[in-house]
Amino acid sequence: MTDHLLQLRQVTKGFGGIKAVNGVSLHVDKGEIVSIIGPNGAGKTTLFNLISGVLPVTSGTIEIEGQDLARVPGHRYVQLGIGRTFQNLALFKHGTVVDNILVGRHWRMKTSVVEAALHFGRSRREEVQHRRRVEEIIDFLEIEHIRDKVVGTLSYGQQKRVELGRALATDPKVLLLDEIVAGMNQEETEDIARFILDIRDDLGIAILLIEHDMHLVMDISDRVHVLNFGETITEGRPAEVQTHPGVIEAYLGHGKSGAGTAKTVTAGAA
Ligand SMILES: Nc1ncnc2c1ncn2[C@@H]1O[C@H](COP(=O)(O)OP(=O)(O)OP(=O)(O)O)[C@@H](O)[C@H]1O
Repeated sequence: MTDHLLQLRQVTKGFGGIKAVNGVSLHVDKGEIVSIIGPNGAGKTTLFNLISGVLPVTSGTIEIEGQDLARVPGHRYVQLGIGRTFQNLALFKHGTVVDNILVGRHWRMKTSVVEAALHFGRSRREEVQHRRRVEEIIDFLEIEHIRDKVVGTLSYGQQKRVELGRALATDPKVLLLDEIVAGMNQEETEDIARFILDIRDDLGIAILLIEHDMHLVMDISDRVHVLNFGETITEGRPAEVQTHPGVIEAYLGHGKSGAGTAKTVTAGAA
């Protein structure tokens, strides 16, 4: 048992001989924004895939509100309150914004097709509630003006916002954001940063995010968890983490692009 909203203990994931994630323990509490950072190949995406039920753990435990996920099928994690966005957009490009966000509601729906046929009234009521929730999310994310647009015609930043809407539509307790601002310009990034803070503060949803944008990480995180080669280097408040010698070393050790990121880590500390 644990008091944490999300708790990982000694989680390991092996692919053949490689341990993509190796003995990682971390937690997220209600009201927190926690970031996972680390150089390319550090194991961040694999960790997200374990927490969201895309992949089974090799060893270790993951609990949400004290419930061990080991016996829960991966596709049911969303019903327990684990929502996520993906690194590469996974939207239905031919559907409208409303359609795409509604999909998030259906992932969570309890009424099966047979039940829907037997209890038509109930499923109609559910459908009305789902549509109302979708409208609230559209309002929250300030995308009323594009609600009926086909997603494939939208800008990348707008599509990312729709994906965020779809994840919110699953009513998560903890929301996993996988490089949500990658490819965004500064204005779009600032908008998303504001929404992430509002999601925590106004909607009471905890956030776990993978991010390469160090300014964003240092600005909005309550805590930062640093991985390298599948293992935890350190964990703490942004100001503690960005001056940690192991963190700077990890980024510098990863060649040109890593060195660039390390400069950003240090720049953020200034
Ligand atoms: N399905 C898989 N089969 C085999 N190896 C894998 C698989 N998925 C990931 N790996 C390996 O596990 C390690 C961690 O990869 P992962 O994608 O989790 O890192 P990451 O931190 O998300 O990297 P990036 O920042 O580039 O997205 C890498 O060595 C990768 O090659």
